[in-house]
Amino acid sequence: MPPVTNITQTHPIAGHLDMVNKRLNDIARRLKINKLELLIMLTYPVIIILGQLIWLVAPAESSMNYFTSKKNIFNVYFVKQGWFWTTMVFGLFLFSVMRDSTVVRKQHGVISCVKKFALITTCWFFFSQWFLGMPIMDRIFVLTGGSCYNVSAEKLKNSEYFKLMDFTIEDLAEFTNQDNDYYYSSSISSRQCKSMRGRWYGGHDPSGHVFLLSLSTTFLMTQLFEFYNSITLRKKLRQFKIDTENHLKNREFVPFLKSLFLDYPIVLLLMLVGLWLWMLLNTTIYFHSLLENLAGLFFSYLASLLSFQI
Ligand SMILES: CCCCC/C=C\C/C=C\C/C=C\C/C=C\CCCC(=O)SCCNC(=O)CCNC(=O)[C@H](O)C(C)(C)COP(=O)(O)O
Ligand SMILES: Nc1ncnc2c1ncn2[C@@H]1O[C@H](COP(=O)(O)O)[C@@H](OP(=O)(O)O)[C@H]1O
Repeated sequence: MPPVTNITQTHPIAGHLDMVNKRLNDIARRLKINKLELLIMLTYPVIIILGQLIWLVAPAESSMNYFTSKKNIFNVYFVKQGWFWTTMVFGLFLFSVMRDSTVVRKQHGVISCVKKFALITTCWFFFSQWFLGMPIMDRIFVLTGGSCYNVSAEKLKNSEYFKLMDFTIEDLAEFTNQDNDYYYSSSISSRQCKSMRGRWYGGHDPSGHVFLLSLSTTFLMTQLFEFYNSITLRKKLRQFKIDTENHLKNREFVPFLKSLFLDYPIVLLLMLVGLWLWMLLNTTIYFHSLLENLAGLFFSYLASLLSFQI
């Protein structure tokens, strides 16, 4: 009898995927999180590496692109007010979940997701706004040798925290004028420094943008999949498309907006996540060093991991 060939033998790629899958399960188990949470968290290092590659291979981009400007409208009106937008979209999403009769295990899910939001809001506040004075990110900057330099005498407030600069820092020399006195301080926050037109210079400055964008995205995506799976999500998006076509055909703009904000805020949530990821890519291409971006990500991971324990 001829030897029987094993036609069910798996393809070598399937074997590799199986190994990757086992490895991911392993890491997720050790971190006490689920695989979806792990996969979402792994997207950020990929974006940061992509940003570094773009920066390396296309340096000209950085002088021509609209997104290189700190004053671009997405930065000024969205990222700089990023926690406000995340709160709004999350609030609308939660409200729609509470009204959605197709969602199961609602009460438990809603309570735990409000607790998670309260926790990550506290983390955001301590890291980037205020932590018994200076926020954590500014404390790291000052502890690693950074200060606020080049504050001119006429802009100076709280002069007891400042010392006269009787030296010049080569990199900052262009900003100083030989005829005036300039001051420096390591006791004020980056926001106060900016308000006095000082230069935040010399320390390790973890990226607040990377922190906020990755923490918000992780929270919004994990909460989305807390209440919907890929099938129910696709069904909802298909229904949104049908409803929108009907509204627009009949020129019903107000009912369209009402349905977008009250019935389908998942669309707003996905749009905000898209914008956050795009802005994150831009931060990693044009702003900060790789290490400072990774430090922002590290603190956002800590906050997310804490929230996953609730
Ligand atoms: C619509 C109703 C919402 C209902 C929400 C439902 C449940 C709430 C559950 C719990 C509530 C717990 C706490 C929530 C309380 C308040 C939420 C916060 C409200 C705000 O967001 S107001 C503040 C808005 N400010 C910002 O968004 C500033 C964001 N910017 C920054 O953090 C920084 O600029 C930076 C880190 C991006 C960059 O730093 P710099 O480079 O500028 O130094
Ligand atoms: N994606 C982006 N688009 C525009 N500006 C960005 C940006 N990411 C970071 N920046 C700017 O780079 C600086 C450092 O950001 P961060 O420390 O939060 O990562 C900030 O400048 P300003 O503080 O002068 O606004 C911030 O506005």
